[in-house]
Amino acid sequence: MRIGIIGVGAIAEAIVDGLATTEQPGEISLSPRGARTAGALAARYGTVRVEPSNQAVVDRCELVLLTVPPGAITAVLEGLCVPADRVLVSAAAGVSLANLKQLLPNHPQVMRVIPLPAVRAHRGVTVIFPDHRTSKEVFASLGEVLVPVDEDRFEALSAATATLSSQLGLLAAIADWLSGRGLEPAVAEGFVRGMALGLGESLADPGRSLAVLVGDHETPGGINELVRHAWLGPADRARLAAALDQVVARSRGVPHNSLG
Ligand SMILES: NC(=O)C1=CN([C@@H]2O[C@H](COP(=O)(O)OP(=O)(O)OC[C@H]3O[C@@H](n4cnc5c(N)ncnc54)[C@H](OP(=O)(O)O)[C@@H]3O)[C@@H](O)[C@H]2O)C=CC1
Repeated sequence: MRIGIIGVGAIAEAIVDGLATTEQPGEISLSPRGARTAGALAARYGTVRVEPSNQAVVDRCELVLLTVPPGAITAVLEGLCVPADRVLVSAAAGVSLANLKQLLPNHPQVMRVIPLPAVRAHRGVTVIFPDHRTSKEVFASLGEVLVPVDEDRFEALSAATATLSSQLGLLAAIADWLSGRGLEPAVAEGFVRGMALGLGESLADPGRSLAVLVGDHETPGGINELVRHAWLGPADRARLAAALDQVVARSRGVPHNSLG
């Protein structure tokens, strides 16, 4: 099966890197937009080609991934004829199945996915909704696949991915603090990265829950417990939950200022 990708930016590049390095890579057609990345991918992999238009991608491929910015979805789909026998898989955060279907008069099958950059190394956990055998097979070649029971849970998982830059921002803030204490910035950053990579190893063990891992990294009355209580108390968790609720509300089109 030839896979098409419309919108060749950061996440599309990770997906193509992942797909093209599986044991039996299939053919991939890319849209011309995102020209630099698309051209680089076609040069990198013999199985990848750049098509002359978005429509050419749809015409050549049974399964088409939409990885354009959410704000471009309407313009992209209004400019396309997607026949009923195609499978359209949208990665656009916050664009519901209902919204997508409204823009697809020929009623192709429509799926939503949340791919993460780790698909590049075949270590992603990709969320797919609704369940769809072929889409699952594609993303199973890039790591694990999770199929929630409904779109509300899909939106909640999508909101959770909105914490990724905050998690990295926390590491950057710790490195900045170290620099403020006189450490060379490169030394500070290297140390913090090393700590985080160590955590990655702990996280890879599915036998220990997150709550157990928190305990594993704390001595009662010790310094880890001190810092966690100081800045991750109930009020901080409530602020985090409110921000995530806001992400879900935004994806449902609820204006921010109408939130309690
Ligand atoms: N980055 C991530 O980790 C994740 C992203 N997503 C979703 O994936 C989508 C893409 O995100 P990301 O890769 O980060 O964004 P980027 O901005 O890196 O890439 C978006 C690409 O879409 C292209 N594009 C814009 N308009 C059109 C159009 N009309 N036709 C064809 N291509 C178009 C842009 O082309 P040009 O460069 O020419 O403007 C650009 O190459 C978003 O909807 C996002 O919500 C979902 C999960 C994770």
